[in-house]
Amino acid sequence: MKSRIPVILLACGSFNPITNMHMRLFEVARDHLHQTGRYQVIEGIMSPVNDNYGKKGLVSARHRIAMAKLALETSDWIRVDPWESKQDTWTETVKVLRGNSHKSYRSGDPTYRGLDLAQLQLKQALLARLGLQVINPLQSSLGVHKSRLFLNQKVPGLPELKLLCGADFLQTFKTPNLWKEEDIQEIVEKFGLVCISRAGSDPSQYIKDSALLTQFQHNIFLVKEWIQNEISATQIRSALCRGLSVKYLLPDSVIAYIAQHNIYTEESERRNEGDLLQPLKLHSTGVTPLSD
Ligand SMILES: Nc1ncnc2c1ncn2[C@@H]1O[C@H](COP(=O)(O)OP(=O)(O)OP(=O)(O)O)[C@@H](O)[C@H]1O
Ligand SMILES: NC(=O)c1ccc[n+]([C@@H]2O[C@H](COP(=O)(O)O)[C@@H](O)[C@H]2O)c1
Ligand SMILES: [Zn+2]
Repeated sequence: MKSRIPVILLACGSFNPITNMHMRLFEVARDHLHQTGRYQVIEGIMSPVNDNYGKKGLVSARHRIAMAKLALETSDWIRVDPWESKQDTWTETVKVLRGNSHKSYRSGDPTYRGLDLAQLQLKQALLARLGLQVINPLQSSLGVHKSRLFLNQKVPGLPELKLLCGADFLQTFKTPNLWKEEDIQEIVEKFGLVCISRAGSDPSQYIKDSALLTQFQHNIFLVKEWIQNEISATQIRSALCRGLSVKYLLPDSVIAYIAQHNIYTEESERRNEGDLLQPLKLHSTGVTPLSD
């Protein structure tokens, strides 16, 4: 039997707050990749955006991370990575991907959870063949010293890192000055994209409309979620501000955290009001902010 390619899924976003649907994205994507018969998803990573992103109503990453950690306590394969939120400023998504691909080879990283010793030894042999110095080879994960091996360099047997998103995220690729063309190319060419359907977005049409996305569509997985779920974090925040129930849309632990710290208020909703998103500030002059 042909062995499957290990995959790590990375989702970037505000997660303001994390919703049940954010976690569903990972489950739906994993099922889809497994059903292809070619992939084995070994880990999911959620990377909440930096506070300097500039999005209206964005509360502190400290709270967004705490809520995501509480929500993911029930998952045995998805974790939160605070790296992006801890940088001094907002970071381009492609750099978050590069950062995670590099980190995955540091000693102690749980990237290889779920792989048995024989598979680990195979990885070790592959890394050695690439001239990389392997430390503590018999530990449960591989440690690589002074190496610069990135998961965007597809090496047979090594995990591939893919960006996971909803269809509205893919649609933002065509917003003028929001994304650099070379970043989009690197994401779809070197990493790959798993995109889950969302009402109001037609991702196959965006792909057809874009020469770049069409060129790399073999690396873009469009996944249809048949059990449609239109939870949106913005709607959750407005419900909370109006004192309405959000039970069964978010885990109870997250609802309790929001109440305890009084996170979403009319005042928090006014944060960054009228500001340009940081990527628009960096890449443009005089462009109106996204309404999302
Ligand atoms: N209901 C949904 N269906 C499909 N994808 C979703 C859904 N909700 C969120 N996503 C995806 O999750 C990622 C993170 O999204 P984000 O944090 O912006 O949540 P959101 O619910 O869209 O929040 P907001 O309403 O504040 O924009 C994005 O890739 C987004 O497309
Ligand atoms: N040029 C870029 O790399 C770029 C541009 C816009 C948004 N993003 C990212 O996409 C995500 C969008 O999140 P929201 O859907 O919550 O706005 C964030 O993680 C943000 O950092 C990246
Ligand atoms: Zn959104």
